Amino acid sequence: MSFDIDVTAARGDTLVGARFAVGEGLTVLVGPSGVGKTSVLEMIAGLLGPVRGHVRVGGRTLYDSAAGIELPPERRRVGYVFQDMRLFPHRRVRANLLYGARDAARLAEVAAMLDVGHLLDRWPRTLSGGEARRVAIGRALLSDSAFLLLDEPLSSLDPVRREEAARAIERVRDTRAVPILMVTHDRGEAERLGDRVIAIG
Ligand SMILES: Nc1ncnc2c1ncn2[C@@H]1O[C@H](COP(=O)(O)OP(=O)(O)OP(=O)(O)O)[C@@H](O)[C@H]1O
Repeated sequence: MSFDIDVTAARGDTLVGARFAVGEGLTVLVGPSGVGKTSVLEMIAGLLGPVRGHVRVGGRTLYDSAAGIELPPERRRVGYVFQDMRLFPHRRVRANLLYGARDAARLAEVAAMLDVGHLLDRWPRTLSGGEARRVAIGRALLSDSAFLLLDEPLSSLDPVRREEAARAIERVRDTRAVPILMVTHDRGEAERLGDRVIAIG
């Protein structure tokens, strides 16, 4: 099982959460705006504390309320690509990619897979949205992540950039290196990229 998830958290007056157990590859989480998709990613990453449930990824228990287990985010080996990307503005692309990297020797391989090799000496402010997304995904891959969480990685990109980013995600998916959980609003994207689609809400 790659993701075995059962989480609930209070957000304001309502409870948000999800329960699913899935196999390898790329799992897409879909649902209406505000239903709690980002909150589910935050609970899996350890950034939002659930009120109960469990989070197991690749057989590792990251959170289990009944067993009293709650690993801090930095021990979860999570590669999280946030909706707003969050590259370091004062570091060039190469240094962004290598930030937290366990295996710098894989830089060339990952850069080629995501088609960012020609951008290594650029500053983040000079990148297009699609290029910055690809760098953010590369950083998550190089940081020795055991799994990837992608929050709307194709949103607000023009069609050409969107296609480039989608292809990059497909290549990561097809290596089967790490399980991926991705949030999207777009049904077409979900069907194209997902090995399966989980609807919440
Ligand atoms: N920090 C917060 N404090 C209180 N309520 C919050 C907070 N963050 C989100 N919420 C609320 O929790 C609910 C779930 O939000 P969340 O961002 O997880 O949904 P989502 O499904 O990812 O939405 P979208 O698709 O619009 O990004 C929403 O009703 C939102 O208003």
